[in-house]
Amino acid sequence: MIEAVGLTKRYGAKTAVYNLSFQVRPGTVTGFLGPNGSGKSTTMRMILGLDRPTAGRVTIGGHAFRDLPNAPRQVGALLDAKAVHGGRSARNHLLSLAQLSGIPASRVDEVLGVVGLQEVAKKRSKGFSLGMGQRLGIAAALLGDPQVLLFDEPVNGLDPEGILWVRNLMKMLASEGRTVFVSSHLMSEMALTAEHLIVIGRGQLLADMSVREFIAANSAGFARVRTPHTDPAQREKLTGVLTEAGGHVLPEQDGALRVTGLALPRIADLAHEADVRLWELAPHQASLEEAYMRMTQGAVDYRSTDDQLAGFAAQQGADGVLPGAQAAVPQEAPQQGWYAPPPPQPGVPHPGVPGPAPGAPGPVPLDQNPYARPVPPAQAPAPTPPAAAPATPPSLSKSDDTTPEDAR
Ligand SMILES: Nc1ncnc2c1ncn2[C@@H]1O[C@H](COP(=O)(O)OP(=O)(O)OP(=O)(O)O)[C@@H](O)[C@H]1O
Repeated sequence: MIEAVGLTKRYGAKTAVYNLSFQVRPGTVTGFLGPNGSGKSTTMRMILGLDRPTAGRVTIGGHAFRDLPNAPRQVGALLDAKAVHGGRSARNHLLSLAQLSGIPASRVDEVLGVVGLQEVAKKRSKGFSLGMGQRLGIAAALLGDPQVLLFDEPVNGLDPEGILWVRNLMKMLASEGRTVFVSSHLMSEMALTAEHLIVIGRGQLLADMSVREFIAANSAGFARVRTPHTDPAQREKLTGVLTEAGGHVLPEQDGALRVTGLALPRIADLAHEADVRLWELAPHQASLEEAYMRMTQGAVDYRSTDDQLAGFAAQQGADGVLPGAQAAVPQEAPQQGWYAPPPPQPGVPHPGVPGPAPGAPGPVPLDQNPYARPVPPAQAPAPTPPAAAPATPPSLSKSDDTTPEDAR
């Protein structure tokens, strides 16, 4: 089991991870989600002893990574698939890792087979595609047959067959009782792979719950109702009836109606009583992506905007702006989904966030929280983070493999 308690990491003035407490349990795939720059890789590096926490601690099976005897036999990780000596063949890369950890060479050939790289085992890895590099990184993680596995974006660059393979591999590893912690931005894939989720935003815990609970907690149920498109009057009639009965009805883009506030049987009865035919009446199943977007919308640092060509147009229009062109407006305010519940507010605990772990610092007062912003968020400048902790040593980056180059 991986356990983080009050984990915090500051890089100078930048707080990458703040007061993070969670557990990653064996026997299940735990997804690690969060927007770009939310601190996932930093957290994984701290778990692996590659970065030292500014505060708090993280342990694997009760020990800090550095205190684990023969750690590569107990913990395997894919952090950066490019962190490979490109002049080395795939096999020699794995062999050098194996030799460092007392792993027999026969295991190298086993894992090359597991990841499907036997054919290119003697090729230099600098010629590998993104997906082949990922497979090599996964092979390295599996080398010591570890009980605890961390994967940072393992399906990055993989083709559909590779994605399916990784999904099944993760599930198989978990079914063998291993601890599998995997980060990804591919929500559809996470929904199929993970059972449990840890979601962070701006370095802080947003949710720690099962995928099912996460979707339920972050999406509002509604019914999709469709009347025959050949008779628009039926749609209008039904809208009136449902609204009168206390329902909230909004049109969908495809002509259906989105109804909240009324149970499905009630909608059916009301339609029947009003003599309106229904072509569709279905509960809406929110996807993990929808739920994730809802939960993290207030914690996104890097949000794209529409390219409205305002600057481009200004160069061309006689009065600075072409007809129809608008100045690009930064989307600072969180997007409000009209069907969704209100987004989580800073300082207000989300139902998915458990209480502090034993030994963890208590709730952080808003005025001490570097991320706390007055409500509504994003409309006032963020308070200055606390001063950098000078005690933090320089970041330990993944060290280069320094064993002598194998003869080819
Ligand atoms: N060595 C470092 N020095 C300074 N800042 C860093 C360092 N490593 C990470 N950061 C900062 O910490 C924050 C968290 O970065 P991190 O890479 O952990 O996020 P992430 O969730 O993994 O992002 P992504 O999904 O884009 O990979 C970012 O703002 C990043 O710029």
